Amino acid sequence: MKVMILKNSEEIGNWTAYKIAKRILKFSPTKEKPFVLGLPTGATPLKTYRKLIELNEKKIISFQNVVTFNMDEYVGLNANHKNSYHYFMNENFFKYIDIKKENINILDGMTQDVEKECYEYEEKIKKVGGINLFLGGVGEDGHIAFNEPGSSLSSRTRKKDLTYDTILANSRFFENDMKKVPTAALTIGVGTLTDSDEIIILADGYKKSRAVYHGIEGGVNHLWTISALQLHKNSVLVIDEEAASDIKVKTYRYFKEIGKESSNLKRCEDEIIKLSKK
Ligand SMILES: N[C@@H]1[C@@H](O)[C@H](O)[C@@H](COP(=O)(O)O)O[C@@H]1O
Repeated sequence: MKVMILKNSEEIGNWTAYKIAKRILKFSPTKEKPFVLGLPTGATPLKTYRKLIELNEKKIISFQNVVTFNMDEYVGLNANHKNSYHYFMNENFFKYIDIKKENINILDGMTQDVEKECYEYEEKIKKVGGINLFLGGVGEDGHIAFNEPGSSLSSRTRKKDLTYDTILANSRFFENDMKKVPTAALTIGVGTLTDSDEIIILADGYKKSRAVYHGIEGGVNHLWTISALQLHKNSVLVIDEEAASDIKVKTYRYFKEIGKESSNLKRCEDEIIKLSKK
């Protein structure tokens, strides 16, 4: 697992968008062989989405042949509910880019048949050839997608009850009223995530520093599902200075040193512009 330590959330957004753009450009997706991108919701990826929208507007990248799978959705919220992840994705990303509607996949939190919905989601991922790159965030308690503490590290898409910590953290989107937050969600499993060819997980701000510590310096542990990244051959945790607050000075210095070249945003930008002209 790599760790990229950047200055702030702005830099995280730009770096990550350049990285995704680079992967799509190098892949040269076609209708027959699309690039498959896993996506998260939350405040953390917003800056990445903004930058990707900008790159799409400037015609540096296209999403015409990109298929997306979202990580999760609340149980009981329909697609038009302003707190549903369907709504979030459309309002913050999809409506601004040239993606085809039929290429967007998000779990249906209103389904009457949870098992079927989750099974078919996994099948659909398989059918399209697996996920090339999964982007994600992390909860304060270390959860990825909605894989709450204690989730099996080989879990697949299923329904999960949300913990008190998550309901409290997410109540900021529900007028700070914990009673309004759904108590369950449909989520990809940790195994679904780690089956992806590449994983990028973002964490910014001091409130994520404990999860980051457990992800980097803690052992692999189902109580901190973020730690499953340690077992993946191509994963990177992209954090800012504040989120790095709990790791050892030695660890911090090590990752800063080895990330020096690849954290150069100007170089990342030049590289994708060059690739887009090929
Ligand atoms: N299910 C989502 C996660 O996928 C997300 O990573 C987390 C952190 O969100 P934020 O980026 O807003 O801190 O929130 C929710 O619980």
